[in-house]
Amino acid sequence: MVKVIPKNGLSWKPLSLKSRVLSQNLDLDGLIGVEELTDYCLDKKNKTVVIGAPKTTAKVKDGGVKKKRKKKKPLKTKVKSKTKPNLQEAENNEEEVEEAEADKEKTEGINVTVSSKKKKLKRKQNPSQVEVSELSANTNDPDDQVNKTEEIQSDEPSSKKLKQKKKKKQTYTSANKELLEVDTSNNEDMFVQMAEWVKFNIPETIIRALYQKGFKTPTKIQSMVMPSALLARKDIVGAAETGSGKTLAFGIPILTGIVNKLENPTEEDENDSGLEEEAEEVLEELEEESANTTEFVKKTRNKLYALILAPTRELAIQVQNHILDAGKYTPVKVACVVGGMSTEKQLRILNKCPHILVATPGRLWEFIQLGHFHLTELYKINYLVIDETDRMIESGHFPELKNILDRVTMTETSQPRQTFVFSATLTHSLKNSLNLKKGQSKSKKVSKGDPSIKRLQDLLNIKSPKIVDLTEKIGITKTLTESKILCKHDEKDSYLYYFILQHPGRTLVFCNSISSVKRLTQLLTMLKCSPLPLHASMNQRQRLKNLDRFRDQNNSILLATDVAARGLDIPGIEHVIHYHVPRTSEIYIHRSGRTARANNEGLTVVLIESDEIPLYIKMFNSLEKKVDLPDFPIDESVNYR
Ligand SMILES: Nc1ncnc2c1ncn2[C@@H]1O[C@H](COP(=O)(O)OP(=O)(O)OP(=O)(O)O)[C@@H](O)[C@H]1O
Repeated sequence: MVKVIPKNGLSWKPLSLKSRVLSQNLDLDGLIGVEELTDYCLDKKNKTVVIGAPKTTAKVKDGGVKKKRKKKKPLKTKVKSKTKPNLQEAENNEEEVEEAEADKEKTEGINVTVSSKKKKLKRKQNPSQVEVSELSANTNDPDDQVNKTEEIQSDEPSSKKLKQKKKKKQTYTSANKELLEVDTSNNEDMFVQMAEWVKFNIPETIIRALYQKGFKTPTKIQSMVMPSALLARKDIVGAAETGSGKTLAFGIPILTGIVNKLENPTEEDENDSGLEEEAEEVLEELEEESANTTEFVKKTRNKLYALILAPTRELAIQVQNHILDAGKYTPVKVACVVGGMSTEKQLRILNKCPHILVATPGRLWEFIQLGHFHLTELYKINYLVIDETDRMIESGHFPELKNILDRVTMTETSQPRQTFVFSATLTHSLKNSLNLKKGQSKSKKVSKGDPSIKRLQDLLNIKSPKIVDLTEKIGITKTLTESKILCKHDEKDSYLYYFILQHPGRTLVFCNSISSVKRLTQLLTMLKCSPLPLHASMNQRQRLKNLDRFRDQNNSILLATDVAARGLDIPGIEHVIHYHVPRTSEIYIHRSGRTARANNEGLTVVLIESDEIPLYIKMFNSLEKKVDLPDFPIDESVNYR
């Protein structure tokens, strides 16, 4: 019920009706006449009508009261960067060092022109509310893969969009309700089956998504991290073998924290983000008054709660998708910005103000330098994740990372920030400095003496993190079978061909250089093996396309440089072949870890020519192996040469 609050007295004016608008069946006893109220505006927040506000008129039409909309003036805004960030540098930083030979990728200019305020306004009217249906959308467009949260643009009038927005909001709520209703019968069953998660006070919306994925129990790293991260809110330095579920070990605490904050916002949270009702009001005001769009954006934005940094584009996209899956029944908005994709499209994603942003450092730094409004207060984020941290903090690799972290840590936040530092090989060096013995249960404070630890602490401004180190065999999972083939330089191709013929399945072949990937692609194509290349000099669309094809076919071969070595989670990779001996033990661990994930079996074979033996011995010693890798059995009766 709307209440009318007069300001300067009510301005009712008699209204002459040209046609019959009132039903004859109505009891009109006591009706004297019809008057028009001309001087008011809606105050939705307090469910009142404020009298005295200009620019709205009411008229009786078909028995209803309708507001007159002012015709919108077309608006033009051009947003140009003052400083042009070095895109080339940004792109290169996402790739592995050994890919320096990569052809320089052609990149788009970063002088982003936002065509008009009107366009921007439309985008704002169609906010990035994550819809259940959108999340399950499957697309082959790489840009769309990154932008799972982006909604389809349309030219519909803004008022219609506003209604749609309201409708969507209802859809989201009712979708949740429906889901709860549908599942109520087995709710109890779900909670019983998910008891291992429920004990951490994870919201039901997240529990439900995990339940649907079949993740009935947390993995070891997840159950070790949850109490410290969720209950004690400690910074986490986490290390566990490849494929052990580290993404959700930080993803779930972050989702949980944001869901709780959205449900019970502090005053500060409210100041940092515009409320939905306010957004609608401002939108109406804008339509009426063509007010400044930037103001609208400011008032409707969500707070950026979490920043997740990953070293490669493919990994960042994957992390985004994992978190989207786990958070699909929550209102948390997740987005990803990476190099090699359309800058304009990613700018639109950022404009929608996700709560969680996953990014590669190069592209993120580019947007920070552009002064994007969603990134101006990075020091206010509540969660920071550095995935594959050891890779990210290697000197000279990520100057942007340092710049970004400077922004994040530039001032003490009033809301404490929680930092997550994860890798399969992180504690390889940490372990030495902490003098942890193999398999020892780990829960130690970071040693302040070690220079690499000091560097990490300084960079991230973390004081006494909880270290969860589960790497018993230095990151190599027990379900992985390791082996080697000692051969001559010119025998490598034959052995590779032999393996592919004799052991069909999903095989990932790693090379140390792009030129080798290119040469082997040609060779195996000639031999009708249909290999799929993946390296830094390919354009990003093709990279993602090849990854999809590799994923979709049961019998497929991916020929890759180490750009695919870390983090990629492609189910069903049966074999990993090291065509070249990896340059470090860490790279060996990460490459091998693309198979034998989540307790599945997997096989890895290292092809070693005589020149590589010293490198192999170094790697072997560094892995603290006591027994040499077994020889991979070759059936000499097969003609593969
Ligand atoms: N609780 C769980 N139960 C079952 N499977 C899970 C669970 N948590 C994660 N997974 C699955 O395990 C796989 C590996 O997870 P993830 O990619 O997070 O591993 P990771 O430890 O980050 O590996 P890497 O070190 O190679 O990056 C994924 O397919 C993920 O969906």
